[in-house]
Amino acid sequence: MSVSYMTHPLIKHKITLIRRETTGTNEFRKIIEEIAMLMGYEALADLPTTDVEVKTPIETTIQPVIDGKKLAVVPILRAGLGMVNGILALVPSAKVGHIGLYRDPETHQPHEYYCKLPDSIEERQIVVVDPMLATGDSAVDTVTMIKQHGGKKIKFMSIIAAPEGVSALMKAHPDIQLYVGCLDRQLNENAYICPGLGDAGDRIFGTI
Ligand SMILES: O=P(O)(O)OC[C@H]1O[C@H](OP(=O)(O)OP(=O)(O)O)[C@H](O)[C@@H]1O
Ligand SMILES: O=c1cc[nH]c(=O)[nH]1
Ligand SMILES: [Mg+2]
Repeated sequence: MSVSYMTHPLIKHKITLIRRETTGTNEFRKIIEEIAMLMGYEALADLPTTDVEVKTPIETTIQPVIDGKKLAVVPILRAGLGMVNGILALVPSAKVGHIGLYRDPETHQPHEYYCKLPDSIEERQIVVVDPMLATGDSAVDTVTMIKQHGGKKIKFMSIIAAPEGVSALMKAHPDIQLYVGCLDRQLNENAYICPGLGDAGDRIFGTI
């Protein structure tokens, strides 16, 4: 598996803004979307293209367009939903699948409650989005579910990751490409990322 860590100063700056405990829901949601778009730009740099004929007002020319079936963006509910529009701003024709998982507050284990993926998933470039990669259990289970449905070309985008989560995902799914906004120090005893930003889902949706 390849792991890419974001180096762009705009991404770094925006991640710092969402870490602040004083950043409110409205701003938090908006910045998550902006970061997703900037990370999406980096993560989709290797999309295949094919040449087509285009008639300009001047002459006919052969130029590239994105090749293959439409991209599938797959957010892990809930927090991943906050990143979807950032990717759709880049690729408006993308299909959107959903995987519903939540971490049990006691055991920290993920529990699946929903899975709906676009058709012909085996042919699509899939981009899984979830702002937080903590223990990695949710990410590992999500990628396993997508593979069970036939998904093959999988990229995973996470805004903040713990080293434990990166290792777990690399070990379980060495064939995927992982994109991380910032690699944080460690997990605490409640499996929250330190320094992190708290609970991403609650901060996006204004719940506690
Ligand atoms: O790497 P892990 O240890 O599995 O933790 C990461 C998961 O935890 C969060 O979701 P959460 O369970 O809080 O659900 P929510 O998005 O509905 O708030 C986050 O959005 C990830 O999906
Ligand atoms: O730090 C963390 C860990 C898991 N989920 C979150 O939203 N934040
Ligand atoms: Mg949450």
